[in-house]
Parts: sequence; structure tokens; C-alpha cells
Amino acid sequence: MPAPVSSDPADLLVIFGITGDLAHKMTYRALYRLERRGLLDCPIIGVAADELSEGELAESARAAIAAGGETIEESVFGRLAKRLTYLHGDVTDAEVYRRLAKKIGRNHRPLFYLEMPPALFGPIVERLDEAGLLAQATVAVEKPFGHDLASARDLNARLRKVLREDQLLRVDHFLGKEPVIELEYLRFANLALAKIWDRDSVAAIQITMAEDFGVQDRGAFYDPVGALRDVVQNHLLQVLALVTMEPPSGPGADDLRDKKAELLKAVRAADPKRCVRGQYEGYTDIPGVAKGSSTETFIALRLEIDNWRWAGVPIFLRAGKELPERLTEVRLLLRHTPPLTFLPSAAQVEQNQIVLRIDPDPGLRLQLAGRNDHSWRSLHLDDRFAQDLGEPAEPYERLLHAALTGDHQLFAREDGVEETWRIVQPLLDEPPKVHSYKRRSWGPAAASRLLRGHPRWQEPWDVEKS
Ligand SMILES: NC(=O)C1=CN([C@@H]2O[C@H](COP(=O)(O)OP(=O)(O)OC[C@H]3O[C@@H](n4cnc5c(N)ncnc54)[C@H](OP(=O)(O)O)[C@@H]3O)[C@@H](O)[C@H]2O)C=CC1
Ligand SMILES: O=C1O[C@H](COP(=O)(O)O)[C@@H](O)[C@H](O)[C@H]1O
Repeated sequence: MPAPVSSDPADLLVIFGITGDLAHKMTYRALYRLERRGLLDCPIIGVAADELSEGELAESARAAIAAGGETIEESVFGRLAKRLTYLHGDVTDAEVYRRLAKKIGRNHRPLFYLEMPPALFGPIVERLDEAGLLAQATVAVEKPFGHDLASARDLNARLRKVLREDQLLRVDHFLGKEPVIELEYLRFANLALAKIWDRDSVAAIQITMAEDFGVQDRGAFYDPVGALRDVVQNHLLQVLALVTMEPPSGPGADDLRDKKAELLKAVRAADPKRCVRGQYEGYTDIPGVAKGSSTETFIALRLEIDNWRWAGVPIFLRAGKELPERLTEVRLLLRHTPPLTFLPSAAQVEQNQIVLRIDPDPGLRLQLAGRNDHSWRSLHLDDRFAQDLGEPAEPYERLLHAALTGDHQLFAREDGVEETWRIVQPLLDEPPKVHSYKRRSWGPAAASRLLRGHPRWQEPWDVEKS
């Protein structure tokens, strides 16, 4: 019998790691926005090591929400603050769970959200089980889920000893981004796109995630991780799965996740010879970064999908810090038309392109060719989603709401996550040498050579000019 893929709504939220960086940057703000939209209706217990009063916790929530750019409406904040209580202690200590069980009481369906150092995911879940707190619970765990294929399998086995798959939500915040969710609808609800979304029409796919800032104060976190583990194994491969999967056969969370897993299984393991790693100048001066570190802050790689739809279409991914701008986009470069002998100019028409901009200012661009006197020019049909669809919910707002209401569609499943580690594992086993690159450049020159024989990396869509 297939496992259920949604659960009853939670009636209690327990956040492990409420004093941490992620809570300050994202969680409080997401909770505040849900409260404002009337979508929050359960008590919230924060758990962390610091000894804080509930008043201090509420003040730190207020500061975090304001720092996130929200104008605080006192009535909304008051409602949120009333829900919040706090429990402090070392989460490796069983005593914490006895106090937590007492605080929770009986007959609740809690959502335990673990925004904690990943080494604690296993121990926390085991302690929750020992305290008898898992029977009706759902557990959401932050990224990273493992640090390679073997550790992801181990973590999964450890969690699955005490949880069913349908009780476990693996968070990847890219899956909460509006344009990423939109992909499924754009692709399959529009014949104009659906008919050209394959190897007959597409010559290459490029996915770029560029950040115009560096590692900053996250040296100690980032140095053992690097760009491949930080954003490619999770965010970009999840996006790639949605760009290239077959249509789901039903509306359930597993219908979608089946198709993503099937696609990821068809992606050939990455070839270290088709990968370029880079490190921006000055990276090793950052506090927390090892002297002489060869961690990559930039990575570009080529992947291939061995299935009927995509065989022979090269997929190029690149991600990096200290690049010229911040943007994430997916670009499909279509094949050239046959030469048009009736035109006076021999110049080749630039190939059509479809661009999905994920961040910032999401939108869709269709690049066509038009004639200008005796030459060709590019025509852009642009749609910026915010203008038509309004301001979307923030990713963490959407994910927390989905987790609380028992909707599992936006979370990664075990098989898909393991496939993503399988794909990148050869690059972890045999990392290509790291090239230095200038800050605010597009990474090492070798990243361009990776595309030899295929369309070059394209200039990103400049939405300001459109
Ligand atoms: N920060 C970010 O931007 C992002 C983070 N993530 C993921 O979220 C998770 C948390 O990251 P982040 O918030 O940055 O981490 P932090 O180190 O900033 O916060 C960790 C939290 O865990 C608590 N904690 C740690 N050890 C214990 C313990 N033994 N007992 C009780 N509490 C403990 C800390 O409590 P106290 O402060 O009281 O010690 C703190 O609340 C990680 O999995 C990370 O990969 C994912 C995406 C982005
Ligand atoms: O998970 C991570 O994502 C952020 C980028 O996320 P975005 O939603 O702000 O684009 C990245 O900066 C960080 O290094 C990584 O850990």
C-alpha cells in the first residue's frame, strides 16, 4: 500500500533552535507574516540552550521581524507573542524532553521543526521518541540532509527507525519559492511551452545561481561545505528536477515526488572532468576558513539526463559567491531554425530562449528573433510575475504553513535526496582543482571553456531594462 503523503494539520509547533541565525533571519518573520494573514492558529514552543525569559524571547522575535523589513503591527505581533513560550536546555539531555512532554501535555499533533546543527537531528528525534512524543507528530529537518551519499543514507536510516516517511519533512527553501512552484504549472498547463520542452527543440539548458556577496561571517560553517554541497546538491538539483521531470500523474505529493525521483535517477553521475571549481580572491582570509583551504566558492558543471526526453541535451549548472550580481535563473536555449535563404543577410538568427527568473523579481522571458532592416535583432516578451500575480508569500512562510497543514508536496523525499547525493558524489570523491577568480567576476575562465561547442553562458536577463 502506498504511504500516505499528507497528515492531519498540526496543533502545536515546536521549534528547536529558536535562538539561532535561521530563526532570526527567516522563521520569526515567516511566523509574523502567517499571523498577519490569519494562517497561524496554534501555540509555539521555542527550544534552545540559552536561558531566556519569555519576555526576552518575544523582544528578540520583535527585533528579528523588524530587521527582516516588516513594519510591525502591534495587534499582529501581540497575537504572535501570546503564542510563544520557551524551554531551555541541552537537547542531548533526556531531562529536556521530560519537561517538553509535560509542557505539551496529552493529545497533541505537534510539528517539531529542527533548525539545529545537523549533527543533532538524529539525537533529537531519538530523544523525542524515547519521551513518547512522536506518535502523532511530524518532524521537519533543515538542510543539509547528510554531507555525502553515505551519511545521507545513515541519517535517513536513523530517522526512519522511529519515524515513518510520511512523518518526515526535508526542508529545502528553494521548493518554497513561487517561481519554482510555478514551474509545474507553466510547463504543463501551456501547450506553447509543453510542445517544445524536449530534446527536439532544446539545444542546452543553463541554470545559474549567482550571489554578489561573499561568505562574510559564515566562514566556519561554509569552509567544510563549499558551493557544491551548499546549493547545488540541494537547491539547484531540485530545480533541475522540476524543469525536466515528466508530468505528475495526480495531485498528491507523491505523484510529484515520484516524477522528480524518476528524473533524478536518469541523471548521470557528474564527471569531474566536466566540472570547474573556483575560489574568490581573499576567501582564505575570512575568519573560520582554514589556511590554504581549497573549498570552492564557485562551481560550474555539466550534467546529462539519460532518458527519452533529454538524451543529448547538455545541462550546465553554475553557482558562486562574489559574482557580479545576485540572481537565479533557468534558461532553455532552443535549437536554430534552418537557414532562411529569402533574407538578404547571411547572419545567423540568434536562437530562441526561454528564461525563468527565480530571484530576485521572478518572471518569464521569451526571446525571439525579429528583423531590423537587413539584420536580426532579439525581441523580448517579458512577464514579471509580481505585476500579474501580486507579491508572493516568502519561501519560509509557505513552507511552515505547508508543514503545519500537513501538505508534503513542497518537501523533498528520501529517494530524491539520495539521488542528488549520488549525482554529485564523484565530485566529492575526486574534486577538480580549484581556480582562483576575481571578486565580482563570473568565476574562473575555465567555466566558459566547459561550454565549448555549445552556446556560451548567457548574459542574465536584466529586469531593470525590460
Ligand atoms: N542560517 C541560515 O541562513 C540557514 C541555516 N540553515 C540550516 O538551519 C539549521 C540551523 O542553522 P543556524 O540557525 O544558522 O544555526 P545557529 O548555530 O545559528 O543556531 C543553532 C541553534 O541551535 C541551538 N543549539 C545548538 N546546540 C544546542 C544544544 N546542544 N542544546 C540546545 N540548543 C542547541 C542554539 O541555541 P543557543 O543559541 O541557545 O546555543 C541555536 O538556537 C542548520 O541545519 C542550517 O544548515 C538552512 C538555511 C539557511
Ligand atoms: O541555502 C542557502 O541559500 C542561500 C541563498 O538563498 P536565497 O533564497 O537567499 O537565494 C545561500 O546564500 C546560502 O549560502 C545557502 O546556505
